Amino acid sequence: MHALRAATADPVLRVRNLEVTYYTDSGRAKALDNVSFTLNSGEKLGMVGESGSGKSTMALAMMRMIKPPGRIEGGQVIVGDTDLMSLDQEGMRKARLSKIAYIPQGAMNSLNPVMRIGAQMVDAVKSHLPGEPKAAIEARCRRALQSVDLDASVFRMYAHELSGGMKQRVCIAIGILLDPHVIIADEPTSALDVVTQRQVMETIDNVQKQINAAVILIGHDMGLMAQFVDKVAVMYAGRLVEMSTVREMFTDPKHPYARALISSLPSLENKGVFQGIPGLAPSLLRLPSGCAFHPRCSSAMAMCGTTRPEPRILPGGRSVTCHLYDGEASHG
Ligand SMILES: Nc1ncnc2c1ncn2[C@@H]1O[C@H](COP(=O)(O)OP(=O)(O)OP(=O)(O)O)[C@@H](O)[C@H]1O
Repeated sequence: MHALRAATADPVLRVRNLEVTYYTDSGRAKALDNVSFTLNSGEKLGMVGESGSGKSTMALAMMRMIKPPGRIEGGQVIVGDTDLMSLDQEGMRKARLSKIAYIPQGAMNSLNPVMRIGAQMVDAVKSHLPGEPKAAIEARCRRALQSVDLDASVFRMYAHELSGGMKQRVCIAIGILLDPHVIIADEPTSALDVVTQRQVMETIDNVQKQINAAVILIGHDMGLMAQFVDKVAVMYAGRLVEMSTVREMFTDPKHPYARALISSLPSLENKGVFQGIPGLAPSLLRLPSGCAFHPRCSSAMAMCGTTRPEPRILPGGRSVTCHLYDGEASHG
């Protein structure tokens, strides 16, 4: 484990036209609408957007863990050269943790309280490597603990003996047990104090470098993300409205929603002024016509109320889903 993979510029993850719908009693909610993006090995992507914009749905869909009333309606999630959507149940079970690992929201509170940390880690590996001797599995687990800067003694501890930050690091250690190519961490720092948040982000950064995985960090904290990720993806009402490098996103956001998000970040210059985004996030059951953001958009044009914009790749490679850029881009 942790043999350094060669850094490549080849995409290790290609998400193509991913679609998820929740069939609720009140109607159909398209929680993921034609989402596509790619990530290279070693790249870190921050995924942001208001609550309900589809970030967790995206993670669950990539893991094929969407439960009824939700349904994956289409699309591909290609890791290396395997489309996860084409695997049978057993193939997908094996792919989880070995090709793609998921650290869910609140994972640290889901550790089994009556099982030692080591036993939980061993269990996670066992089903993937049935022929592996116990000693080798245990050694693998101890190495994983070491890579997240936890003492070897944690192997024999129970969850209640650990701090929040330590528990979150255990979850990261479990996520990297089989050297996945892609790691998705859903709000890995929520409910932690700012110092611990930083440490957890640094831990993710370190393990990501060790195994050269592509990492997707889901979160709300743009400021914290900016310090750790390479690219930022902004979700709005189930669509990916912009994806650019972190520098482009912070210095020159293109989508009006991304611009509003960036300008609502507090700064010393506008101290005391809270700049929000007017209006409310729409219900997925009653999305506005055309571009779902148009009722809140200060740059909206007549066509925005009638015609849905499609994702476009701008010169330089960033992707934007907005009619403002219709003239200067190719379809994504
Ligand atoms: N089990 C469900 N049944 C019905 N609708 C659901 C279900 N889960 C999610 N949804 C719908 O999907 C949308 C996206 O939810 P999701 O949890 O992916 O958002 P999110 O961006 O991760 O939010 P948060 O930041 O609050 O975690 C929600 O607005 C909701 O309408």
